[in-house]
Amino acid sequence: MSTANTISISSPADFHVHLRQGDLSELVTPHVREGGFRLAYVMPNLIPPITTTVQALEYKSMLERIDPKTEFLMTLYLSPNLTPDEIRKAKRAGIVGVKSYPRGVTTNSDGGIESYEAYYPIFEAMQEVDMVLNLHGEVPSDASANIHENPCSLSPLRIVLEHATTRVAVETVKSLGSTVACTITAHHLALTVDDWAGQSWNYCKPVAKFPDDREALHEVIREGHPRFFLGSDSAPHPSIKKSTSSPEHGCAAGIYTSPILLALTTHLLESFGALDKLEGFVSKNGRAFYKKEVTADDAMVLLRRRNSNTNTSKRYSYSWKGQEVIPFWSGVDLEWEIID
Ligand SMILES: O=C1C[C@@H](C(=O)O)NC(=O)N1
Repeated sequence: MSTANTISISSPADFHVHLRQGDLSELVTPHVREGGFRLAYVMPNLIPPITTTVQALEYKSMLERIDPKTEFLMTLYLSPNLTPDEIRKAKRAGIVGVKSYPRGVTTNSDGGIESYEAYYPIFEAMQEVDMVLNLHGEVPSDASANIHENPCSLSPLRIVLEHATTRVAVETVKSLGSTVACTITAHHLALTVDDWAGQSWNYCKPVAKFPDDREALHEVIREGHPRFFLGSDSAPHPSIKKSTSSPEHGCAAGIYTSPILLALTTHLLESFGALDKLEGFVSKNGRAFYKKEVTADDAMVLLRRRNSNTNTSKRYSYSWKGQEVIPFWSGVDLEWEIID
Protein backbone atom coordinates (compact mmCIF):
# COMPACT_ATOMS: atom_id res chain seq x y z
CA MET A 1 0.00 0.00 0.00
CA SER A 2 1.36 3.46 -0.84
CA THR A 3 0.26 7.06 -0.86
CA ALA A 4 2.31 10.06 -1.99
CA ASN A 5 3.80 10.29 1.49
CA THR A 6 3.78 6.76 2.91
CA ILE A 7 4.86 3.36 1.61
CA SER A 8 4.55 -0.07 3.19
CA ILE A 9 6.83 -2.91 2.14
CA SER A 10 6.39 -6.55 3.05
CA SER A 11 9.41 -7.89 4.92
CA PRO A 12 12.41 -6.37 3.09
CA ALA A 13 15.30 -8.78 2.45
CA ASP A 14 18.97 -7.90 1.89
CA PHE A 15 20.45 -10.64 -0.27
CA HIS A 16 24.14 -9.77 0.27
CA VAL A 17 25.53 -8.38 3.50
CA HIS A 18 28.78 -8.54 5.49
CA LEU A 19 28.21 -8.94 9.24
CA ARG A 20 31.86 -9.47 10.28
CA GLN A 21 32.96 -11.03 13.57
CA GLY A 22 33.83 -10.05 17.17
CA ASP A 23 33.02 -6.57 18.46
CA LEU A 24 32.43 -5.22 14.95
CA SER A 25 29.73 -7.84 14.45
CA GLU A 26 28.06 -6.86 17.73
CA LEU A 27 27.97 -3.27 16.49
CA VAL A 28 26.72 -3.81 12.95
CA THR A 29 24.38 -6.83 13.08
CA PRO A 30 21.46 -4.95 14.74
CA HIS A 31 21.71 -2.31 11.99
CA VAL A 32 20.19 -4.72 9.44
CA ARG A 33 16.85 -4.53 11.25
CA GLU A 34 17.23 -0.87 12.20
CA GLY A 35 17.83 -0.15 8.51
CA GLY A 36 14.46 -1.73 7.68
CA PHE A 37 15.41 -5.32 6.75
CA ARG A 38 14.06 -8.59 8.14
CA LEU A 39 16.28 -11.09 6.31
CA ALA A 40 20.06 -11.03 5.79
CA TYR A 41 21.93 -13.22 3.31
CA VAL A 42 25.29 -13.40 5.06
CA MET A 43 28.68 -13.39 3.33
CA PRO A 44 31.36 -15.87 4.47
CA ASN A 45 34.58 -13.83 3.96
CA LEU A 46 35.65 -13.85 7.60
CA ILE A 47 39.14 -14.56 8.92
CA PRO A 48 39.36 -17.54 8.61
CA PRO A 49 36.65 -17.87 5.93
CA ILE A 50 33.50 -19.92 6.59
CA THR A 51 34.26 -23.11 4.67
CA THR A 52 32.37 -25.79 6.66
CA THR A 53 28.81 -26.43 7.79
CA VAL A 54 29.90 -26.45 11.43
CA GLN A 55 31.52 -23.01 11.13
CA ALA A 56 28.49 -21.59 9.32
CA LEU A 57 26.11 -22.87 11.99
CA GLU A 58 28.28 -21.46 14.78
CA TYR A 59 28.37 -18.11 13.00
CA LYS A 60 24.59 -18.20 12.54
CA SER A 61 24.05 -18.89 16.28
CA MET A 62 26.27 -15.96 17.15
CA LEU A 63 24.32 -13.64 14.83
CA GLU A 64 20.99 -14.90 16.23
CA ARG A 65 22.22 -14.22 19.76
CA ILE A 66 23.01 -10.62 18.73
CA ASP A 67 19.67 -10.16 16.95
CA PRO A 68 17.09 -12.92 17.46
CA LYS A 69 14.51 -11.17 15.28
CA THR A 70 16.43 -11.10 11.98
CA GLU A 71 16.41 -14.18 9.73
CA PHE A 72 19.97 -15.08 8.69
CA LEU A 73 20.60 -17.16 5.55
CA MET A 74 24.12 -18.58 5.54
CA THR A 75 26.71 -19.20 2.82
CA LEU A 76 30.00 -21.10 2.49
CA TYR A 77 33.22 -19.77 0.94
CA LEU A 78 34.20 -21.68 -2.19
CA SER A 79 37.64 -23.15 -1.55
CA PRO A 80 39.57 -26.40 -2.10
CA ASN A 81 38.37 -27.62 1.33
CA LEU A 82 34.82 -28.05 0.04
CA THR A 83 33.68 -31.53 -1.01
CA PRO A 84 30.41 -32.76 -2.57
CA ASP A 85 29.60 -34.47 0.75
CA GLU A 86 30.08 -31.21 2.62
CA ILE A 87 27.67 -29.56 0.17
CA ARG A 88 24.99 -32.19 0.93
CA LYS A 89 25.59 -31.76 4.65
CA ALA A 90 25.34 -27.97 4.30
CA LYS A 91 22.05 -28.27 2.46
CA ARG A 92 20.62 -30.52 5.17
CA ALA A 93 21.68 -27.91 7.75
CA GLY A 94 19.77 -25.17 5.89
CA ILE A 95 22.76 -23.39 4.34
CA VAL A 96 21.59 -21.71 1.17
CA GLY A 97 24.54 -20.74 -1.01
CA VAL A 98 28.25 -20.89 -1.82
CA LYS A 99 30.14 -17.67 -2.52
CA SER A 100 32.95 -17.61 -5.02
CA TYR A 101 35.64 -14.95 -4.67
CA PRO A 102 38.25 -14.71 -7.39
CA ARG A 103 41.62 -14.60 -5.63
CA GLY A 104 42.88 -11.18 -4.60
CA VAL A 105 40.09 -8.94 -5.93
CA THR A 106 38.55 -7.76 -2.66
CA THR A 107 38.52 -7.91 1.15
CA ASN A 108 39.62 -11.32 2.52
CA SER A 109 39.82 -12.97 -0.88
CA ASP A 110 43.39 -14.32 -0.50
CA GLY A 111 41.91 -17.83 -0.27
CA GLY A 112 39.73 -17.26 -3.34
CA ILE A 113 39.71 -19.27 -6.52
CA GLU A 114 41.81 -19.04 -9.66
CA SER A 115 39.95 -21.41 -11.97
CA TYR A 116 36.45 -22.87 -11.96
CA GLU A 117 37.22 -26.26 -13.55
CA ALA A 118 38.46 -27.79 -10.30
CA TYR A 119 35.07 -27.06 -8.75
CA TYR A 120 32.82 -28.81 -11.28
CA PRO A 121 32.10 -31.73 -8.86
CA ILE A 122 31.07 -29.16 -6.23
CA PHE A 123 28.80 -27.36 -8.69
CA GLU A 124 27.20 -30.70 -9.67
CA ALA A 125 26.45 -31.47 -6.02
CA MET A 126 25.07 -27.96 -5.54
CA GLN A 127 22.80 -28.37 -8.53
CA GLU A 128 21.62 -31.76 -7.26
CA VAL A 129 20.59 -30.36 -3.85
CA ASP A 130 19.50 -26.94 -5.18
CA MET A 131 22.04 -24.63 -3.61
CA VAL A 132 22.84 -21.23 -5.12
CA LEU A 133 26.25 -20.16 -6.45
CA ASN A 134 26.96 -16.51 -5.60
CA LEU A 135 29.52 -15.08 -7.98
CA HIS A 136 31.72 -12.13 -7.18
CA GLY A 137 31.77 -11.35 -10.90
CA GLU A 138 35.11 -9.63 -11.07
CA VAL A 139 38.51 -10.83 -12.18
CA PRO A 140 41.88 -9.20 -11.62
CA SER A 141 42.24 -6.79 -14.56
CA ASP A 142 43.65 -8.43 -17.68
CA ALA A 143 45.27 -5.80 -19.88
CA SER A 144 45.56 -8.09 -22.91
CA ALA A 145 41.82 -8.85 -22.95
CA ASN A 146 40.55 -5.59 -21.38
CA ILE A 147 38.49 -7.71 -18.98
CA HIS A 148 37.45 -6.61 -15.53
CA GLU A 149 33.90 -7.82 -14.77
CA ASN A 150 33.18 -11.40 -15.72
CA PRO A 151 29.56 -12.51 -15.69
CA CYS A 152 30.21 -15.82 -17.46
CA SER A 153 30.83 -19.45 -16.35
CA LEU A 154 27.10 -20.09 -16.33
CA SER A 155 25.35 -23.47 -16.30
CA PRO A 156 21.96 -24.90 -15.20
CA LEU A 157 23.08 -24.37 -11.62
CA ARG A 158 21.19 -21.51 -9.93
CA ILE A 159 23.56 -18.56 -9.99
CA VAL A 160 23.47 -15.01 -8.69
CA LEU A 161 25.85 -12.50 -10.21
CA GLU A 162 26.57 -10.30 -7.21
CA HIS A 163 26.72 -6.49 -7.22
CA ALA A 164 26.55 -5.86 -10.97
CA THR A 165 28.14 -2.59 -12.03
CA THR A 166 28.18 -2.62 -15.85
CA ARG A 167 25.71 -2.50 -18.72
CA VAL A 168 27.34 -5.65 -20.13
CA ALA A 169 26.67 -7.54 -16.89
CA VAL A 170 23.02 -6.41 -16.82
CA GLU A 171 22.48 -7.39 -20.44
CA THR A 172 24.19 -10.76 -19.98
CA VAL A 173 21.99 -11.66 -17.01
CA LYS A 174 18.86 -10.50 -18.86
CA SER A 175 19.78 -12.72 -21.81
CA LEU A 176 19.97 -15.81 -19.59
CA GLY A 177 17.19 -17.99 -18.22
CA SER A 178 15.31 -18.26 -14.96
CA THR A 179 18.21 -19.91 -13.10
CA VAL A 180 20.37 -16.77 -13.26
CA ALA A 181 19.69 -13.66 -11.18
CA CYS A 182 21.60 -10.56 -10.19
CA THR A 183 21.99 -8.34 -7.15
CA ILE A 184 22.48 -4.59 -7.28
CA THR A 185 23.72 -2.50 -4.36
CA ALA A 186 22.21 0.82 -3.31
CA HIS A 187 25.54 2.63 -3.56
CA HIS A 188 26.10 1.57 -7.19
CA LEU A 189 22.80 3.30 -8.00
CA ALA A 190 24.33 6.54 -6.75
CA LEU A 191 28.04 6.47 -7.61
CA THR A 192 30.12 6.64 -10.76
CA VAL A 193 33.86 6.44 -11.23
CA ASP A 194 34.26 10.15 -10.43
CA ASP A 195 32.90 9.63 -6.93
CA TRP A 196 35.43 7.11 -5.66
CA ALA A 197 38.66 8.09 -7.44
CA GLY A 198 40.36 10.08 -4.67
CA GLN A 199 37.42 9.59 -2.26
CA SER A 200 38.16 6.57 -0.11
CA TRP A 201 34.75 6.52 1.62
CA ASN A 202 33.16 5.67 -1.72
CA TYR A 203 35.69 2.97 -2.57
CA CYS A 204 34.37 -0.59 -2.83
CA LYS A 205 34.84 -3.66 -5.03
CA PRO A 206 33.69 -3.84 -7.70
CA VAL A 207 34.26 -0.11 -8.12
CA ALA A 208 31.44 2.05 -9.53
CA LYS A 209 31.78 2.44 -13.31
CA PHE A 210 30.61 5.01 -15.90
CA PRO A 211 27.36 7.00 -16.07
CA ASP A 212 26.00 4.73 -18.82
CA ASP A 213 26.67 1.66 -16.66
CA ARG A 214 24.81 3.27 -13.77
CA GLU A 215 21.98 4.12 -16.16
CA ALA A 216 21.71 0.42 -17.10
CA LEU A 217 21.22 -0.42 -13.40
CA HIS A 218 18.50 2.23 -13.15
CA GLU A 219 16.80 0.99 -16.33
CA VAL A 220 16.59 -2.64 -15.26
CA ILE A 221 15.03 -1.62 -11.93
CA ARG A 222 12.59 0.80 -13.63
CA GLU A 223 11.63 -2.07 -15.91
CA GLY A 224 10.81 -4.15 -12.79
CA HIS A 225 12.83 -7.09 -14.10
CA PRO A 226 12.04 -9.96 -11.71
CA ARG A 227 15.55 -11.46 -11.66
CA PHE A 228 17.23 -8.26 -10.35
CA PHE A 229 17.05 -7.43 -6.66
CA LEU A 230 18.81 -5.69 -3.80
CA GLY A 231 21.95 -7.14 -2.26
CA SER A 232 23.49 -4.23 -0.39
CA ASP A 233 27.07 -5.54 -0.11
CA SER A 234 27.02 -3.39 3.02
CA ALA A 235 30.63 -3.83 4.15
CA PRO A 236 31.67 -2.05 7.34
CA HIS A 237 35.32 -1.29 7.98
CA PRO A 238 36.66 0.58 11.03
CA SER A 239 36.82 4.24 10.03
CA ILE A 240 40.60 4.30 10.47
CA LYS A 241 40.94 1.71 7.68
CA LYS A 242 38.75 3.79 5.36
CA SER A 243 40.47 7.08 6.03
CA THR A 244 44.09 5.94 5.76
CA SER A 245 45.79 3.60 3.34
CA SER A 246 48.74 1.26 3.65
CA PRO A 247 51.33 0.85 0.85
CA GLU A 248 50.47 -2.90 0.54
CA HIS A 249 46.67 -2.80 0.69
CA GLY A 250 45.58 0.76 -0.04
CA CYS A 251 42.41 1.78 1.78
CA ALA A 252 39.82 -0.84 2.75
CA ALA A 253 37.25 -1.66 0.04
CA GLY A 254 33.68 -1.54 1.28
CA ILE A 255 30.74 0.83 1.72
CA TYR A 256 28.54 0.66 4.80
CA THR A 257 24.82 1.09 4.13
CA SER A 258 22.96 -1.25 6.54
CA PRO A 259 21.75 1.38 9.07
CA ILE A 260 20.06 3.52 6.39
CA LEU A 261 19.45 0.90 3.72
CA LEU A 262 15.69 0.99 3.17
CA ALA A 263 15.44 4.80 3.36
CA LEU A 264 18.46 5.17 1.07
CA THR A 265 17.13 2.68 -1.49
CA THR A 266 13.72 4.36 -1.48
CA HIS A 267 15.32 7.78 -1.91
CA LEU A 268 17.41 6.54 -4.85
CA LEU A 269 14.61 4.67 -6.64
CA GLU A 270 12.42 7.77 -6.40
CA SER A 271 15.25 9.88 -7.85
CA PHE A 272 15.24 7.86 -11.09
CA GLY A 273 11.50 7.24 -11.35
CA ALA A 274 11.28 3.68 -9.99
CA LEU A 275 9.45 4.14 -6.70
CA ASP A 276 6.65 1.86 -7.92
CA LYS A 277 9.22 -0.95 -8.27
CA LEU A 278 10.53 -0.62 -4.69
CA GLU A 279 8.73 -3.59 -3.16
CA GLY A 280 9.77 -5.89 -6.01
CA PHE A 281 13.38 -4.76 -5.76
CA VAL A 282 13.81 -4.92 -1.96
CA SER A 283 11.56 -7.86 -1.14
CA LYS A 284 9.56 -9.84 -3.69
CA ASN A 285 12.07 -10.50 -6.51
CA GLY A 286 14.87 -11.80 -4.29
CA ARG A 287 12.49 -13.74 -2.10
CA ALA A 288 11.00 -15.44 -5.16
CA PHE A 289 14.43 -16.44 -6.50
CA TYR A 290 15.54 -17.80 -3.11
CA LYS A 291 12.12 -19.43 -2.44
CA LYS A 292 11.72 -17.38 0.75
CA GLU A 293 8.35 -15.84 -0.01
CA VAL A 294 6.72 -13.57 2.55
CA THR A 295 4.42 -15.43 4.96
CA ALA A 296 1.42 -14.16 6.88
CA ASP A 297 3.62 -13.73 9.99
CA ASP A 298 6.02 -11.36 8.22
CA ALA A 299 5.60 -7.75 9.24
CA MET A 300 5.17 -4.80 6.93
CA VAL A 301 7.74 -2.04 7.21
CA LEU A 302 6.39 1.49 6.92
CA LEU A 303 8.17 4.46 5.41
CA ARG A 304 7.02 8.05 5.35
CA ARG A 305 8.23 11.06 3.44
CA ARG A 306 10.38 13.08 5.78
CA ASN A 307 8.98 16.42 6.81
CA SER A 308 11.76 18.84 5.97
CA ASN A 309 10.90 20.92 9.03
CA THR A 310 11.56 18.08 11.43
CA ASN A 311 14.88 17.38 12.96
CA THR A 312 15.95 14.04 11.45
CA SER A 313 17.88 11.35 13.18
CA LYS A 314 20.68 11.48 10.63
CA ARG A 315 23.79 9.81 12.03
CA TYR A 316 27.39 10.60 11.27
CA SER A 317 28.94 7.51 12.83
CA TYR A 318 28.20 4.48 14.98
CA SER A 319 30.55 3.31 17.70
CA TRP A 320 30.78 0.65 20.35
CA LYS A 321 33.69 -0.81 22.37
CA GLY A 322 36.30 1.15 20.42
CA GLN A 323 34.84 0.21 17.02
CA GLU A 324 33.67 3.12 14.89
CA VAL A 325 31.98 2.85 11.48
CA ILE A 326 30.76 5.67 9.26
CA PRO A 327 27.83 4.98 6.94
CA PHE A 328 27.51 5.95 3.30
CA TRP A 329 26.15 9.49 2.73
CA SER A 330 26.78 10.25 6.39
CA GLY A 331 24.77 13.29 7.39
CA VAL A 332 22.87 13.59 4.11
CA ASP A 333 19.13 14.20 4.52
CA LEU A 334 17.22 11.37 2.88
CA GLU A 335 13.76 12.02 1.49
CA TRP A 336 12.26 9.01 3.35
CA GLU A 337 12.40 7.61 6.87
CA ILE A 338 11.18 4.45 8.56
CA ILE A 339 8.31 4.85 11.00
CA ASP A 340 9.22 2.85 14.12
O1 LIG B 1 33.07 -7.86 -2.27
C1 LIG B 1 33.37 -7.02 -1.47
C2 LIG B 1 33.79 -7.40 -0.09
C3 LIG B 1 33.54 -6.30 0.84
C4 LIG B 1 34.15 -6.51 2.22
O2 LIG B 1 34.67 -5.55 2.78
O3 LIG B 1 34.07 -7.62 2.74
N1 LIG B 1 33.91 -5.03 0.32
C5 LIG B 1 33.73 -4.73 -0.97
O4 LIG B 1 33.87 -3.58 -1.38
N2 LIG B 1 33.41 -5.71 -1.84
